[in-house]
Amino acid sequence: MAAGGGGRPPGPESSLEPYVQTRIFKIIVIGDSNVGKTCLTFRFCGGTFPEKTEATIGVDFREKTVEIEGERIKVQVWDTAGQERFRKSMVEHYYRNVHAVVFVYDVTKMTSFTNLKMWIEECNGHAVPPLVPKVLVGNKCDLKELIQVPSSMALKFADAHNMLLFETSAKDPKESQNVESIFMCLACRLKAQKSLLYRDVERQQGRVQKLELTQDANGKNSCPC
Ligand SMILES: Nc1nc2c(ncn2[C@@H]2O[C@H](COP(=O)(O)OP(=O)(O)OP(=O)(O)O)[C@@H](O)[C@H]2O)c(=O)[nH]1
Ligand SMILES: [Mg+2]
Repeated sequence: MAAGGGGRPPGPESSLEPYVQTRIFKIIVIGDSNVGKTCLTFRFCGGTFPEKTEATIGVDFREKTVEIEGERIKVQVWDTAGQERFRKSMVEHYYRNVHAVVFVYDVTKMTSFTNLKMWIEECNGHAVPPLVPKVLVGNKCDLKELIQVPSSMALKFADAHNMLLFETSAKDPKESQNVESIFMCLACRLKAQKSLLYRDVERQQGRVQKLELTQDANGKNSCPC
């Protein structure tokens, strides 16, 4: 809610009301084409499974405002392209100032799991600091009969790379809480990193946000980890 009225620009000096800055966490979602990156980000930000998706070209941005321990935080999700030809001009942008990384594989496709090594190398090659939290997501767990990547193998890989493992399904509505947990877990970890700079888009645009005490539907999340 923008503060306004009164003939002068609103600001802390013109009101006794408390003001907050909104932190934005940039989280990129990386992995082979067709593993379900678009569906996972859609599930988290929109709450549904998209009927039909097409290969992502470049990047699609999705955003969700969450509340963690009383602070409203914008989770800005970068849904990246898995196909080389649709991503090569964008790779630098993906990794610039990234706050957290989600590596996704398809539990029904072993190559998408073995290719994770390549995705991690790409990430490391872009000087992403070791402190940037990373998680591993095995998607399409609803396809139980077709699973190729055993949980034990994925867990070993996750441990070796110091990542948490989430096995889930963007499609199965019963798993939606688990999908939520992936991003909320990262947001909680980032919130705990006090060194992150506050970014305040509204302030840059000449507007100032007032502290809102009302909770929105997205804001009822508590820290899952
Ligand atoms: N059964 C099942 N299918 C899924 C799931 N998630 C995604 N899919 C399907 O997998 C296909 C690819 O999904 P996308 O989300 O477009 O894949 P992507 O990783 O974004 O692919 P790129 O944009 O090319 O990198 C689509 O047909 C989805 O319907 C899931 O959890 N379960
Ligand atoms: Mg996509």
